[in-house]
Amino acid sequence: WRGSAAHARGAVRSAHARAPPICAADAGPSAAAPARRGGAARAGGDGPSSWLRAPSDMDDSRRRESELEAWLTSHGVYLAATSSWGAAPHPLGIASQTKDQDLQPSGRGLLATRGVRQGDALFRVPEKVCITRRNAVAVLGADIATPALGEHETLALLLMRERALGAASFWAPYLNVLPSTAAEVGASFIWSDAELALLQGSAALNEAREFAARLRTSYSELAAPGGPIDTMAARALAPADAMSFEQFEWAMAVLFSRAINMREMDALVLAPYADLLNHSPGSNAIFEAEKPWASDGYEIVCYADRMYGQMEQVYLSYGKRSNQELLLLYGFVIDRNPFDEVVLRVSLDPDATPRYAEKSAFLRRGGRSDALSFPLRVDRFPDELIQFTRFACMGPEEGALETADYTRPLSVANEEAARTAVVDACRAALAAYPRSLDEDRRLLADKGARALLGGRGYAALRLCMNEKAILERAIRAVNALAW
Ligand SMILES: C[S@@+](CC[C@H](N)C(=O)[O-])C[C@H]1O[C@@H](n2cnc3c(N)ncnc32)[C@H](O)[C@@H]1O
Repeated sequence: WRGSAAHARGAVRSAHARAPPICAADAGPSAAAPARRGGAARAGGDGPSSWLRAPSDMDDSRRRESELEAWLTSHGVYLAATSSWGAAPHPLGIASQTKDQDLQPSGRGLLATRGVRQGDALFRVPEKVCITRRNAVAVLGADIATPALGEHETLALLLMRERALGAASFWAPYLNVLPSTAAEVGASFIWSDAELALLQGSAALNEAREFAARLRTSYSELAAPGGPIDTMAARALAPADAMSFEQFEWAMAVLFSRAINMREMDALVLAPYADLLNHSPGSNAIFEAEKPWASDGYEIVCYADRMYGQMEQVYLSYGKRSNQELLLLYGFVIDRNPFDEVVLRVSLDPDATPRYAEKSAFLRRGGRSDALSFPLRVDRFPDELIQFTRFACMGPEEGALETADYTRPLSVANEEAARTAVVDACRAALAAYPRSLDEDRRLLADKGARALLGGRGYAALRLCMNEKAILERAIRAVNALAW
């Protein structure tokens, strides 16, 4: 099969099928947690209808932000612009509408309102105002928020109930600045089939579908007879309509796009104010959970990674995430993302691989299957990929599988075949997209077509364009390899 185009089967597939890590949390009761509220879940005043309203103008948005700031201040968060006894002036302010480095709208963000030095504590948010499993246990009861329940699910139940309480919720001022629907977050796991079709060719499509299916399964388990949602309804902790799948989807979209995994607390934390920081892959700002003296709860503290000038936006890195992950969980992609990748899946073809049975057995002995995945990055492709295709292309003349040195060419013929196999795999991956990169570029240059795409279409297009660029770059890199 050497020299043929079918040496390796290429298919982009995500290396990130996992959901974000969910950690076990201390489920003990919290003295600082809001008091458990029994009785009717629906309270008067500012009810859910006003909650579901998206901010219609800057004044409304600003009002919500001021209410959040006042609420945080009343719970000990120092947000004053002037110094006080033992407290430096708060260096940040909320910007209602920001744009990211690609000039795409990125919602609210936090800006430096004065110069910030590297290492400065930017804010401290006490655990008592955060949505955590500890607070869920205090509000819902330990028999609903059991340790066996996933942490995202537990926090989602608390979010759904608190949202139904409207203005009577302890967290009302915080809930009021959250996205009002899952659609507003725009994470690809809530996209329609028509929108997902825009991702054709990318592994992001299946990833989003599988994630959505996992969410449905998770909801079915929560809503099963005798499950937590049933119990909450029986105890009038929340009305049935507050616990619908749509509300669950909203809560999960909020959690996946905003909650932080605090290692020191061993807990997933939805921290008001801290979750206003937007993502930049280059940021090194860090969150730490610290225990102030004489307090049984933690504080989430954010430290500046560098100096910031006045009016500069302060970013956080949500992790080394590919665009596929960013779109799946957060609803956006970034161009020039240094952590973007395409996972190339390459497998031995039983019909075309020389010494197939021997090679397959060799891989099995090493605990591997016939198919291996290799992440192609923006600036590099793994040496292991060409090593694998050298192995895949070995004929009888290249000797024993066990003693070959795959880190260097085995023979001229083998090397040519190995490189061709990598290029073919990349070309096969490129062919899975309905358009070429050049056609995408022409589409983008057409203002009318660009406008028709809408926000999600545009994000999908950019995701696919970035992936195609990675594949094309990998082809060029293989062709340019030295002998
Ligand atoms: C943790 S929140 C950050 C605060 C958020 N902008 C808001 O308005 O509340 C994460 C969400 O912010 C937006 N976001 C964060 N970083 C972004 C970026 N670099 N580009 C575009 N949107 C971004 C996305 O909508 C994401 O789901």
